[in-house]
Amino acid sequence: MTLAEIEAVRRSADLVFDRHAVDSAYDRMAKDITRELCDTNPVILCVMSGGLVPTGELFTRLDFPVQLDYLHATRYQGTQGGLTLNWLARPLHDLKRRTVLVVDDILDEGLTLSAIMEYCREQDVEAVYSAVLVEKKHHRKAPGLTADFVGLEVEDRYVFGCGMDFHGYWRNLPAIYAVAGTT
Ligand SMILES: O=P(O)(O)OC[C@H]1O[C@H](OP(=O)(O)OP(=O)(O)O)[C@H](O)[C@@H]1O
Ligand SMILES: Nc1nc2[nH]cnc2c(=O)[nH]1
Repeated sequence: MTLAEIEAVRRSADLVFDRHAVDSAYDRMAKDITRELCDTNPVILCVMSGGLVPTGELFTRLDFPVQLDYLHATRYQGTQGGLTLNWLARPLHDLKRRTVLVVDDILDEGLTLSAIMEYCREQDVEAVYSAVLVEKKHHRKAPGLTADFVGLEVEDRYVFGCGMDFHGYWRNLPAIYAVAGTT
């Protein structure tokens, strides 16, 4: 895809949530996370790359002791989305007996989050929680999977902005858009 096409997709996209709606969602999530985890000395695991923006936004809203780590796992990377997760980096912290909060941009079919939660449980964590800025509403979700903290719900369309990419671009936008014509 050319840069001109990438720019055209942004111009024709539908605004789904503006930056104020997104900021309010971060505020709400941070409050809920604080209430639940402030006494647990948690480690936050940022799921690269899409989790970068939500993690940063949430992290600076937390006013209690918390450590930060990341993992890089992807099932899409320029594809339609495979059934297995491709692990590019694992967390550096020893997660044993720690409370862990996994932060990602979007919960779509849920295979990514479910594999990451499973990995955390295998590390003998004390407890593992998940937070996503966006949950996509449809019936293709991994069985039984929900996130503990959800910022916003979107319909079943391809969305970008706030960490979520369109062909590797537009993660930097502070609002959420849906590609025109996607249903
Ligand atoms: O719920 P699922 O259907 O599994 O999809 C959600 C995942 O898809 C995206 O990651 P992607 O693999 O595209 O990598 P990225 O974070 O680099 O965009 C997104 O960041 C989530 O991690
Ligand atoms: N950017 C982006 N990444 C995704 N990964 C799974 N669903 C989506 C989506 O709608 N947008």
